[in-house]
Amino acid sequence: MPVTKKAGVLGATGSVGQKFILLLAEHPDFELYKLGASVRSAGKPYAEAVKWRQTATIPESARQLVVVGCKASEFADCDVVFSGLDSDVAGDIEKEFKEFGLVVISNAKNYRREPDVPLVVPLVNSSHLDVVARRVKQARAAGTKPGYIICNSNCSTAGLVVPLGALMARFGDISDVTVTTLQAISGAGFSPGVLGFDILDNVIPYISGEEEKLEWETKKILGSVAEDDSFALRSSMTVSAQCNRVAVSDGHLECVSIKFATTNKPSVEDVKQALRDYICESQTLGCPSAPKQCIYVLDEVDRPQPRLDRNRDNGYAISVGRVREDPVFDFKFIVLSHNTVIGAAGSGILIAETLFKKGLL
Ligand SMILES: NC(=O)C1=CN([C@@H]2O[C@H](COP(=O)(O)OP(=O)(O)OC[C@H]3O[C@@H](n4cnc5c(N)ncnc54)[C@H](OP(=O)(O)O)[C@@H]3O)[C@@H](O)[C@H]2O)C=CC1
Ligand SMILES: N[C@@H](CC(=O)OP(=O)(O)O)C(=O)O
Repeated sequence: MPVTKKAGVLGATGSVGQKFILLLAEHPDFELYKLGASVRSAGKPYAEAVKWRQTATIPESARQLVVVGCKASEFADCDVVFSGLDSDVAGDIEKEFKEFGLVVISNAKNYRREPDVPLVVPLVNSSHLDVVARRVKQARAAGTKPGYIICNSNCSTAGLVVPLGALMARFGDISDVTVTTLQAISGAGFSPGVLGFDILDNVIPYISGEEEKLEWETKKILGSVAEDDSFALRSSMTVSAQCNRVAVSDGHLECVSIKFATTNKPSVEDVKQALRDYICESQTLGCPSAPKQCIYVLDEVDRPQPRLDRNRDNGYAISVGRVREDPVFDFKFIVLSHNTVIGAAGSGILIAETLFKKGLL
């Protein structure tokens, strides 16, 4: 009988939470065990508590689970807890879970900047999880439960850092990045979310805190792990972001320009090949949710497009198109990622799969 781990989901009724439920429903390594949300939902069977907005139906394994409040004691039997909590409440709740000795993989922004918290996009910096390995081994040697938090990135950051990481692996440092995003409304969540009246026939050129996240998180994710297991920002890279909300349901599109530090510039074909060739650790480990290909380079002149390309490899892959020379920088291209899969719930699950494959859960 294969070993499975008990999984809890916090914020189970939200935009990200619903994606966790879908992606965990038939998972070979994880069993949906506990679902947490607010007092508005607690005490009800999940199917009654949730306003389900996914095209797939509610998985049978979730329908009758009774939603509980987000108290650590309710989740004591969980091997891993995925958090899709609203950032207004995630701070205190996730701290309680960590202090209770639980493993929390969080989509909320609250702990991303903590110097001892890994900020991980599993397609590009799973090496940052080595810090967790050391802590788990120490805790096991001491006979204690290793409570800790691992953070996912902001969803737009996730789409950006994968091609950047792939190109840096092949051609060395990137010194300058500009990115302009066109972000789907599911990124704003369901409560309250983006009002139809505001977004219909419109583009909103502002998403609170988003540009600062992209400009800072990118440098932590592409940065290094210091001797004392703290995370150092990549100080040699400058990122400039402009973020917009557009009338798309799912899928963040990003217009990216980059400048390499090297004076020995690659060709457009070299750049495209490096993106196609890129392989990440979750693929080599054989993680069940790993994309078949991390980055798909599309040759059509008008791709990627959110509605057509966001579900590539079940939303775990990144699509890149329009790779071409940039007269101001070196190259520019378009990136598309599924904001609630690889940009959120999917990344959390892939992190957990990586930890599981390494015997760390
Ligand atoms: N949407 C996206 O693409 C991405 C979102 N994120 C982040 O993930 C988190 C969740 O986002 P999203 O799913 O969009 O948000 P939603 O607003 O859709 O969902 C919020 C969830 O938090 C729960 N919640 C709210 N208040 C409380 C409380 N006091 N106690 C317990 N649970 C509570 C809600 O439960 P209830 O239904 O009972 O109110 C709901 O399940 C946020 O931090 C967001 O910034 C990160 C990456 C991408
Ligand atoms: N802010 C993103 C969603 C997200 O990633 O949020 P956060 O960085 O707070 O986890 C959006 O609105 O599309």
